Amino acid sequence: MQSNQPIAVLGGGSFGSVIANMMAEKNLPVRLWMRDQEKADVLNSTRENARYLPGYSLAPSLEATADLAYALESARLVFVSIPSSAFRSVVAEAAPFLRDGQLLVSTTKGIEADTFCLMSDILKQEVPNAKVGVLSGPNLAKEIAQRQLAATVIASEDEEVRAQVQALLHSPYFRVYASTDTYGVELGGTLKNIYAIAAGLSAALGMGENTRSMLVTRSLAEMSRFAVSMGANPMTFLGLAGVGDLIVTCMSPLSRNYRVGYALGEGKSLDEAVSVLGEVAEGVNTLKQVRDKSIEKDIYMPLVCGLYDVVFKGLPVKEVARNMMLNVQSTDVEFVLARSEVVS
Ligand SMILES: NC(=O)C1=CN([C@@H]2O[C@H](COP(=O)(O)OP(=O)(O)OC[C@H]3O[C@@H](n4cnc5c(N)ncnc54)[C@H](O)[C@@H]3O)[C@@H](O)[C@H]2O)C=CC1
Ligand SMILES: O=C(CO)COP(=O)(O)O
Repeated sequence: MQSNQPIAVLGGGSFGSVIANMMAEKNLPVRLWMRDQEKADVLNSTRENARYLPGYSLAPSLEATADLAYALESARLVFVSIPSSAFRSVVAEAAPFLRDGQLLVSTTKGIEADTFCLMSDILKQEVPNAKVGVLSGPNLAKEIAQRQLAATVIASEDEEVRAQVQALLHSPYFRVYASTDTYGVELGGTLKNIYAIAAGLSAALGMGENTRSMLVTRSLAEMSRFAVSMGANPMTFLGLAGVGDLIVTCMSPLSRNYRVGYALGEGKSLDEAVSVLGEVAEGVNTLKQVRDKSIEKDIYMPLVCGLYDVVFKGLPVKEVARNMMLNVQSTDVEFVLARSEVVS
């Protein structure tokens, strides 16, 4: 792999732009693919992605383009930062331009509707000979754009993918940890969006810090229970891509999922909340997919089911919360205990 080979980033939203620019700041040649050539031209001439990251200067070696073949030509590594709803169609469009053994990394924290595929599954299905990885962690794009200190995880079974991403993204303000647990890392980043909606909702309703702490901690328990039932390793959730990302998205109004929840708590409809946001909030679709899966597999997920009732059936949040509080009381951290240690 040569250092003058370009790196491609597919998706010109906030995260695609910030990931692309972190590498361009290191003088690496980066091609940022977006759908619209006019918008790409504006970005190239103003050196700013004004819609998503106003005031954030793009380094000279970042080039935006709407030409997918050009973006992918001789690409050393390709990051895919496209919302889950369009992820498969974009990857299928890109596939003819990718070589055998291409390094492909998803940054998307979502689940495909109906198939329950995570994005790495889609990469493997659409580009069968690729080497696939997943980037996930507490990484609010707007904070990274301010060069606030942060860390992430690159998960891949492939050593080359892990090493390349660590080398490409590491900087004085960004640390990149490695993991071989792609499924756990990807599942953590995806599931936490659901609970960020719940956290935003409870904040808008004026619930206190004890409530928030209970919500975040029991969210981790519920995520872990789901992971165990799906055959994932819940220990991965103790890291940046699990509890790390859960904390940041449940605490920060910069999280779009939190903001959707907050807007719902203020009395807006789901459609209003999503359209006011104007950016992707993956948690809305993830909530639907995970609630259906929990019923199919008989996994106890009171937070997911309660939130589903509020978001999609319009049940009053206070009534749902009250019912949850009256549920049968369980043992703490039951998802890691032996059956004999679970006391109720
Ligand atoms: N923004 C953030 O702080 C972070 C976002 N992520 C993940 O990154 C993924 C992408 O999110 P953002 O960049 O933040 O979203 P965004 O809402 O800022 O931008 C989405 C971008 O995708 C483009 N897009 C949508 N459909 C497309 C299609 N069919 N073809 C080509 N482009 C299309 C849009 O034009 C837009 O540029 C999400 O799944 C999110 O979970 C991950 C970490 C942090
Ligand atoms: O995943 C994120 C931070 O790690 C971004 O969260 P939102 O998509 O809710 O903005």
